[in-house]
Order: sequence, then structure tokens, then C-alpha cells
Amino acid sequence: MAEVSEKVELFSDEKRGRGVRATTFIEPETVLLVENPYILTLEEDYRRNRCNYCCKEREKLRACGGCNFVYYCDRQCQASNYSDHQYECKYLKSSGPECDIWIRTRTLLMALQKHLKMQKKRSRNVPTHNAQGFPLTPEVLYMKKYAPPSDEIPSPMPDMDRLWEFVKAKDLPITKDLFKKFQGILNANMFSVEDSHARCKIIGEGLYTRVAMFNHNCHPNCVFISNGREISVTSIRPISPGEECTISYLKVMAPTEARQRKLKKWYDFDCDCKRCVQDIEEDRLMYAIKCPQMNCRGSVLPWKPSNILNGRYLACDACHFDINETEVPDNIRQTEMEVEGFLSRKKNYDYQGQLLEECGPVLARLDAVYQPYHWRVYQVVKKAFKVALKLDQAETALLYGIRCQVALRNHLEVCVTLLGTNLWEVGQLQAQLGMNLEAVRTLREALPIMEIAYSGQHAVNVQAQALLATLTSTVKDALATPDNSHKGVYTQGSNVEEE
Ligand SMILES: C[S@@+](CC[C@H](N)C(=O)[O-])C[C@H]1O[C@@H](n2cnc3c(N)ncnc32)[C@H](O)[C@@H]1O
Repeated sequence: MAEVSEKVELFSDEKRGRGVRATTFIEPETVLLVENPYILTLEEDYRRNRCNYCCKEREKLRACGGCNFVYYCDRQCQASNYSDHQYECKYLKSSGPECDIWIRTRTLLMALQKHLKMQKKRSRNVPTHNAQGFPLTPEVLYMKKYAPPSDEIPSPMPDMDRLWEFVKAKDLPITKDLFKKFQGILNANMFSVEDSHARCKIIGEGLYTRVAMFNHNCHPNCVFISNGREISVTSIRPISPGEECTISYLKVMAPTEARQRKLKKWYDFDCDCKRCVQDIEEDRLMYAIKCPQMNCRGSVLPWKPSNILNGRYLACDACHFDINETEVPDNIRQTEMEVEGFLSRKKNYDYQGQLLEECGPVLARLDAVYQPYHWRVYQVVKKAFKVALKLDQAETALLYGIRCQVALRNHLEVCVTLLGTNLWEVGQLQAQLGMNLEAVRTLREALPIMEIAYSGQHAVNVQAQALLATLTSTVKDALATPDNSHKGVYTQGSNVEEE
């Protein structure tokens, strides 16, 4: 396939700017675009154990002789990466190998200088767009408006200030305006880089100028799949000719109010997709609290989910108790603020173990007031799951992973592909812990969803099928009565963005 399928084209719209739409009927599981990055940067946590070019995890890597900061599998990977790494090598050397550099600083430095070099080439007629009109270079991408707190270099990150000093000291032809422009471009267009073979870990960020043409929808008809350097966009539902092809920029299960807040903050637009405008019932359920009446197991839902902190609640759906005149709404406000504070704590690696320990008491507090499928419970459980995975605490991760499923199953209409990823991660953990029968059941449930979310022959699916086959052979007898309860449940429904 060409990099961009002939089944899609670019179009432009007053509100969203450029976007991608179907030129013909598109079946689910159709790969619409495959792209390698303009720039890719590994997360600090993975810098020492992954190749800076191919992103693969290796026990033995060789450091770059120039900066001693990044690592490669071999000379070949190093040579392939030279065209990008040359722009940061000196900066990294001046920082020293132990320095903890913010990932975006490195991306910005490389993108800016690569841009300058390309500009020179452009005077020799190097194109800025491909034959279908998709950008080949970042300066023609959408730029998020940037409102600096002062006239100085607009960043609360000391790292960025250091970078600016470096740029000035080296006398690079980079003006403050260009520096800010590229910050704005990166803020609106970066994609996370994942390793599909490592439980879909986010290992870095990449700038993909063609994938950046896809607009957002909270109930999209496509997903983007990152697998090391390569990113692809695949349809997950049928798309009619002329219909816009969309992905979700948010990798979260969240009610409308929270999604809109994030989209505004991160991408500077007000989402008006169907799910944002119409679907408030789903939102209500994501905010469900437990009825405080003794012995009542009912739920209390918000009157207006878009205004949860100042709004009123409906009567309990079982005993009809009205909580509005009690202290419960105040408790909820308090709990919301606490959980928000907890979730926004810094992602510092040394702190991760402590963060995991704190999840227990926070969850106990949430469990007392929220239903187990409340989105805040999901957020905390999910955080604990990811941290436990990162710390290789398999048993703890398994517990939290299974707890995530409570919310995902309750909001299946919009979370089905998230459930697919979760089941894949949980299945691998069960296999790792020798729980082969459970793993087989989990993977059997995961595969039909993954086949849609990742498209048939994607490396993750091949890996999942192989694991399932191996495990199945070890538990043949126990599987004499097959567990088919899940069959056909997910393939019918619509899907939402992969996590
Ligand atoms: C990655 S770019 C997508 C391509 C962009 N439309 C362009 O013209 O280059 C992200 C930006 O597109 C716009 N955008 C994406 N989805 C949108 C939507 N559903 N509604 C309004 N604007 C959207 C926002 O300005 C966002 O910051």
C-alpha cells in the first residue's frame, strides 16, 4: 500500500481546518495510512534500555560516542538515526549523560533544526506536501495558539529555558517567534509512541505529519496504532464515501465535561461530536454514586452531568431518596478535589512506588461514595494498574487490571476497544503468573475485539494468537467445556479509540 490509501483524501472545513475523508466505502479493519516519524524521541525511562532508532528493548546497547546519552542496537541503527540525532547530540553532550531532559525539549530541538535544513533544501525544490496534499514537513501543520505568561521564553519548564540559552549561544538562526511557533505545532500534533510487544507501553513521542491530518471525534471511526517507529491509522467501523475519518486524541474513558476540558486545554477546540452534544445518559452513569441510605443498593445520578460540581442530583433510582438537601453533595465536591489532586501528581519515576501505595487508601475513600464503574474509580484503578505494570509487580497489576474491567464493561458502547487492550494486558499477566486457564479465557475474549481495533494481521494480534495457541495446548483438558459466553458480543457494536 502507498503511505496514504487512495480510499481517503484531504478536505478543509471552516471550523476544523484540514481533515481526512473517505473517497469510497471503507470496510472496518482497512489500513488507511502507515507512516514513519519526522522526529521520534524516547521517554527518559526507556532511554537506556531501548535503541534510539528502532525503539527495540535490548539487554546490550552501545552508547552514542558523541553524547554518551542515547543508545543503539548497532552501527546500522546509529547510522539510520544520524540524520535526526545530529541535531541534538551536542546539546545532550553539554547536559551530561545523567541529566534528566524533558522529552519535548529534545523533540523541539531536533524538529527546529531539521526544519532549517529542509528549508535550505527547499530552495532546491524539495516538496512540502505529497501528491495527495498531505504535509511532509511540520511548519505547515496546525499550530496551537500559545499564550506566554510573559514576554520571555514562554515556558514554565526550566528545561526549555536552558534550550533557548543553548540556541542563542550556538547562534543558531532560530528566532523566538520560530521557537514559539514550533512549540505550538508540537503541542497540537504529537502522537505517543508505543511498543505493542511490551503491553502497549508508551515509550516516547513522535511527530507524524500525515497522521496529524486526522481530526478528533469522541466516538471515532478509526484508531491510530503505534508500534515502535511505525504508526498506522485503521478503520474500526464502516465509513461511507464523503464521511470524515476521525481518531480520538484522548486515550481515556471520561464523561463529556472532562473530555471537553482536556481537548480545550491540550488542543484548543470545543468538541461538537455527537457524543459530546447528545449522549448525556452515558455521562450520568459515569458519575453514579452510591445511595447513602442504609441497606439501599441504588444509584444516585447527577441531574446535569455537565455541571457536576455545582449541580443537583436525581433521586435514588431504587429508594427515591433525595440527597440534595444532605451533606452528600459537599462530600462529593471534596472527594472530587482530592482525587483530582492525587491524579495530577508528578510522574516522577522514584515516586511511582509511593504513588501505587497511595492508590489503596484513595480507592477506599472513593469506594465509600462512588459506584465501582464511576469514572474516577476507573481513573485511579487504571493509574495503579499502569504503575504496577511499570514496576513489574505482576500480581498487583493483575488485581487492578481486572478491577478496570468493571467500568469498561459498564460503559461498553464507548469503551469496547479499551476493554480489548485491557484484556490483552490482563491475559499476558495471567500467563506470566502461570494462570494458564484464566489467560486462555481472557485472550479468547480479547481477540475478537483486538482484531477490529488493531486490524487483522497486526503484530499485536499475531502475538496474541500465538500466545493463545501455546496456552491452549497446556490446558486442553480443562477447556473441554468451552467458555463461549463472550462470542459475538463485541463485533456488532461500535468502537471507540484505542488506549
Ligand atoms: C492534529 S491537528 C488536526 C488537523 C488540523 N485540522 C489541521 O488543519 O491541520 C489538531 C487540530 O485540529 C483541530 N481539530 C481537530 N479535531 C477537531 C474537532 N473535532 N473540532 C474542531 N477542531 C478540531 C484543532 O484545532 C486541533 O488542535
